[in-house]
Amino acid sequence: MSTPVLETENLVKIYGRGPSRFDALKGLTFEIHRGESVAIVGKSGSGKSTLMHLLALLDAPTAGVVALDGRPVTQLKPAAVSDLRNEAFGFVFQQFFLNAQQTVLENVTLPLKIAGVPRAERRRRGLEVLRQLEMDSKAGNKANDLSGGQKQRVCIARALINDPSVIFADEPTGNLDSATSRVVEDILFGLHRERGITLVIVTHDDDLAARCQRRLSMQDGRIIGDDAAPETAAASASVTETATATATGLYPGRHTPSSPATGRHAAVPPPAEPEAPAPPPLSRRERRRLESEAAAGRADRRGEGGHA
Ligand SMILES: Nc1ncnc2c1ncn2[C@@H]1O[C@H](COP(=O)(O)OP(=O)(O)OP(=O)(O)O)[C@@H](O)[C@H]1O
Repeated sequence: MSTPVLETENLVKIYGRGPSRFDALKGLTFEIHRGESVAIVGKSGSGKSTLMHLLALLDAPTAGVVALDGRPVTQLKPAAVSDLRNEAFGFVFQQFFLNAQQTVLENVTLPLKIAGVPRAERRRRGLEVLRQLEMDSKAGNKANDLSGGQKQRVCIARALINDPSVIFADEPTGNLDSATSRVVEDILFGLHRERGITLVIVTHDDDLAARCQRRLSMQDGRIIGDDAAPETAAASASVTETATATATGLYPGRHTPSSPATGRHAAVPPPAEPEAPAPPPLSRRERRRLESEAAAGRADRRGEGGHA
């Protein structure tokens, strides 16, 4: 089994303070290995999107650590976090977040434009990735002219343009009919299989979750189940054996007891109040804006808050 691409240690997210305090994540310790496909499932409000936002470095935890490739990132400056995110991650969201007035090629290559890649190179790479998704014939069309399935293929192309090691997908088929959903899923799992891209998928769709090698089930801000698909159970057992050693090695003296059920994660009581001032919570509207900017490769929680 490969090394973890993402690790968390006692991850806590608290929204609000005093009487309006809400403990959205209650001390999560687990890792995601390079090349895994992981579904995050659970009822509405269980904390799935909050967890994805913290893993994807879109928001900062109230307490605890997120590490990317063994490197804790929670203390980095916002600009460094933003660069890491844009280099390592691609995003696919239910709402697409395409610029309706721009062409497909312009949408797909926006992350490269932001990164300062010259126009000819952007065009070459954009057409190449669109070809892989059989969307190159639509390169000059406005994004608005496309069907839902085509839009999501363009979003996947945009997510791939920086050759990410992880794709985060939040309800990627939520706006699609079932036949189109299967096509989009096939593309995502094909990328996972053939290129070893790690998939982290937040979903309410049991069929989609069942295609992932591993399912993290959430309830009330905790992981209550961490299940491998039957054919990957043997591989998963070896992950369990290495989990404690990995976490202990990364954060000496800070490791919390593992869950007896899986050995991978522990639910510990969150702090009475955060020791350092917590970043201001993102409103739903801010969250959407951030997701849209992340999808376009330019998310940065500007100003105060975020990753300090
Ligand atoms: N900015 C915020 N301020 C206060 N509470 C918040 C904020 N964002 C999320 N929450 C709360 O945190 C909890 C977890 O929200 P989250 O969006 O992570 O859940 P979810 O499992 O993804 O739900 P859904 O499936 O409906 O998208 C919910 O009770 C939600 O109301």
